[in-house]
Amino acid sequence: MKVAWAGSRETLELSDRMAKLVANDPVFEKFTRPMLGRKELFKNTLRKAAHGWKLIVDLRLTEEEAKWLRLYIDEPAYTDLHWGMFIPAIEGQGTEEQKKKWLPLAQKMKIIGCYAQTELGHGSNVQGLETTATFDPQADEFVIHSPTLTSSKWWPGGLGKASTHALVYARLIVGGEFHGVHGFIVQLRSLEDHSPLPGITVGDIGLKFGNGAYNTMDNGVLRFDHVRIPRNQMLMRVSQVTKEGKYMQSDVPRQLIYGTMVYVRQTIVVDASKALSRAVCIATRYSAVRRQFGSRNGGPETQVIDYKTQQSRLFPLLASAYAFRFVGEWLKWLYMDVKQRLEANDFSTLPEAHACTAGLKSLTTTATADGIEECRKLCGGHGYLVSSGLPELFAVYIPACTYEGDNVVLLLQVARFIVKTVSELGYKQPVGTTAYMGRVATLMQNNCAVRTAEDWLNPGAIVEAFEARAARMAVACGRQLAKFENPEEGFAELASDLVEASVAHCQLIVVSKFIEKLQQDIPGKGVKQSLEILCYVYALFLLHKHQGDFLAVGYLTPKQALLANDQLRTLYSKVRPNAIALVDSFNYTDHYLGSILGRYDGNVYPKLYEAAWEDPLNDSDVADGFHQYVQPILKQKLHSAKL
Ligand SMILES: CCCCC/C=C/C(=O)SCCNC(=O)CCNC(=O)[C@H](O)C(C)(C)COP(=O)(O)OP(=O)(O)OC[C@H]1O[C@@H](n2cnc3c(N)ncnc32)[C@H](O)[C@@H]1OP(=O)(O)O
Ligand SMILES: Cc1cc2nc3c(=O)[nH]c(=O)nc-3n(C[C@H](O)[C@H](O)[C@H](O)COP(=O)(O)OP(=O)(O)OC[C@H]3O[C@@H](n4cnc5c(N)ncnc54)[C@H](O)[C@@H]3O)c2cc1C
Repeated sequence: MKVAWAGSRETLELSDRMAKLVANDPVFEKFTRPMLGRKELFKNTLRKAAHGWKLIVDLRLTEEEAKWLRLYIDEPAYTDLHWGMFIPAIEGQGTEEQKKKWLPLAQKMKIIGCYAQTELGHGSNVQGLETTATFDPQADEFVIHSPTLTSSKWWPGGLGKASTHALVYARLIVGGEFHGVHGFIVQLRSLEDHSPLPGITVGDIGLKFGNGAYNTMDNGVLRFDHVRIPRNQMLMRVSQVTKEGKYMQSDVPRQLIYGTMVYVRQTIVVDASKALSRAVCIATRYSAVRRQFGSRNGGPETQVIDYKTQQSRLFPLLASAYAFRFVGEWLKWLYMDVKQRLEANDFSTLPEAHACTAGLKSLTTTATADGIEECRKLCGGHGYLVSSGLPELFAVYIPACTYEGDNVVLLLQVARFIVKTVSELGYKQPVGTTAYMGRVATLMQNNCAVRTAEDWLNPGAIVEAFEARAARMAVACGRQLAKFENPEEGFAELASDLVEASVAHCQLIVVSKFIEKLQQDIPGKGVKQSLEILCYVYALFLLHKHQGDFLAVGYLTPKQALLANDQLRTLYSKVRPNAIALVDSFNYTDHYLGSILGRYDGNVYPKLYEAAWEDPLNDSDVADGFHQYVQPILKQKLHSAKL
C-alpha cells in the first residue's frame, strides 16, 4: 500500500530518504516553533531554508529530491513562492530569451522572487487590479506605479522581507490605451545590502491566524512610486510591446497570463491529500490508543476507534485522503498534457484544465480544512493541545481555501464551464470530464436500479448515480437560466444553485478517477481490495451526505438511499481491521507528523506527560507575576459585609 500511495517504488524510496534526512537533522526541529515570537520564528525559518539549500547544493540533490526535502522541512517559507510561483510564472509566460536570462539566476538563487498579484482592494477580480505599468517609448521603459492606497500589493508570500524581485501584475498602458493585466519582473531590493530600491515601499503585513503556523511566512505589502524597469522585463510570451510602442497579441490566448494559477491549483490538490492524510494518521492512531467506557469484568475499556460514530466520522476522511491522492495524480497528468499541447500551440484543452484545476482545488481544500478540524475533535481534549500537531496543521492549512482563488469564486468558474457545456449540447459533443453530459437524455430518464445493499458494491451503479445527479442539476440550472433575459443577471441570481451543481460535477470527477485507478494493475496482496473498500466508502459517504440532491433530482428513492447507508456501515467494519495499516502506508516520520497523539509507537500518555513539563510556564513552581498580581489578592483584607 505504501507503493500505491507513493505512486511508485522509486518515489517511495526517494521520499523516504528525504524524510529521514530531515527528521535526523537537528536544524529542522519544530517542537518549539509555536512558542517563538515573530522575529525569532522568522529568523529560524530563514535558518532552516538556508540549511535546506545548503543540503540541496552539497548533496547535489535532484529537483525532485529538493521538492521532497522542502516538503518534509514542513515550514512555510519564502522559498515556496520562489520555486512554486515565481519560477513557474517565468517558465510559462516568458519568451525564450527571458527564460534564458532569468531562470538560471532564480534556479541558482542569485535572486529571490515572489508572485505579486493581489492588492489591498482586489484579489479575486484580477481584471480589477489597479497597479499600472505605463510604457515610456522615449526611455524604452515601463513605469510601475501604485496610484491609490487600494492598489498596494498585499499578501504575496516572501515579499515582506525576503524577496529581491517580484513578478508584479499590473494594468498595461501603451500610448494612453489600457491593455489589461500583464506580468512584469521588478527588482525590489538591492542585491548588495537588501535595502529597498528607490521608489519602493515594502514590508510585512502583520501577524496571521494561529501561533507559529503561517507566521513563518513574510506575506508582504508593496507600493511603487513611478519605478522604472526596462521594456524587456514585461513577460512577453502572450503579448508584446515593441520599442516603438506597439502592443501586439500573439496567437496564444490571453488567459495564459493566468497559467501560473492553473499550475499551482493542480499542486494544491496533491497537497490536500498530504495535509488530510497527516490529520487522519494522527486521529486514527490515537483512536486506537484512546479507550473510553465499556470495561467488562475489570478488563480494558473500549478503544474509541471501535465506536461506530467514531468510524463514521473518521473512515470517510481516510477514504477522502486516498481519493484526493489519486485525483491529484490524474490532475497532474492532465496538467502535463495541457502543458505539452500549449507548447505545440494547441489550446483546445485549456478551458477544461482551468475548470478541473479550479473545481478540484476548491473541493479538496474545503474538505481537507473541514477534515483537519474534524480530526481534532476526534481526538477529544488532547486534540486541542498544540503537541497533538492538529492546531498548527489546521492554522497552516485553512488559507488554502482562499489563496490561489477563493473556493466559491472558483466553483463559479466551474459553473460557467458547465453551463456553457449544457448550452452547446445540441451541436457539440462534450469531451473529457463533461463527456457524460453527452448521454444526458439517458441520464435524465434512467433511475437507480439498486434493490439491495450489496447492489451498491458496483462501480457502474455508483458512477451512474453521480453522473445522473450532476447532469440533472446542471440541466436544471440551464433551464432556470433560460428564464432570464440577461444571462449575467440570471447567473448572479442563481449563483448558489450553480455552486451546488459545480460541487456535484467535481465530486463525480473524484469518484470516477478513484474507480479508474482501481482498473489499473495494483500489485501487493490485498492492496487492491482495501482500496476498493475505501473507494466505496468515499462514494457512499458522499451519497449519504448529499442524499438530498440525489432524492431531489428524482434519481434515487428514499429506500435506495437507506440501502446505501446500510452498506456504508458494513464497509466501516471492513475498514476497521486495516485502519492502522492504511495510515502507516502514508509512511510519515514522527518528525513530519509532529504529533504526540500520532506517534508511530503509540506511546502517547508518557510523552504527553513529559512534554507538559517542557512548557516555559513550568520553568519554576511559582509563576513570574504571582507575587505582584495574585498574592496581593490572596492576602487582602476585605471590609464589605457581602464579601
Ligand atoms: C505554493 C502555494 C502557496 C500559495 C500562495 C498563494 C498565492 C496566491 O494566492 S497568488 C494569487 C491567486 N489569485 C487568484 O487565484 C485570483 C482568483 N481570480 C482568478 O483567477 C480570475 O480572475 C477569475 C478566475 C476569477 C476570472 O475572472 P473574470 O474576470 O471573471 O474572468 P476573465 O475576464 O478574467 O476571464 C474570462 C475567461 O477566461 C477564463 N479563465 C479564467 N481563468 C483562467 C485560467 N486560469 N486559465 C484559463 N482560462 C481562464 C474564463 O473561464 C473565461 O473563459 P470564457 O468563459 O471562455 O470566456
Ligand atoms: C496565506 C495567504 C497567502 C497568499 N499568498 C499570495 C501570494 O503569494 N501572491 C498573491 O498575489 N496573493 C496571495 N494571496 C492572496 C489570495 O490569492 C487572495 O486573498 C485570494 O485570491 C482571494 O481574494 P480576496 O482576498 O480578494 O477575496 P475576496 O474576493 O474579497 O473574497 C471575499 C468574499 O467575497 C466572496 N466573493 C468574491 N467575489 C465573488 C463573486 N464574484 N461572487 C460571489 N462571491 C464572491 C468570496 O467568496 C469571499 O467570501 C494570499 C492569501 C493568503 C490568505
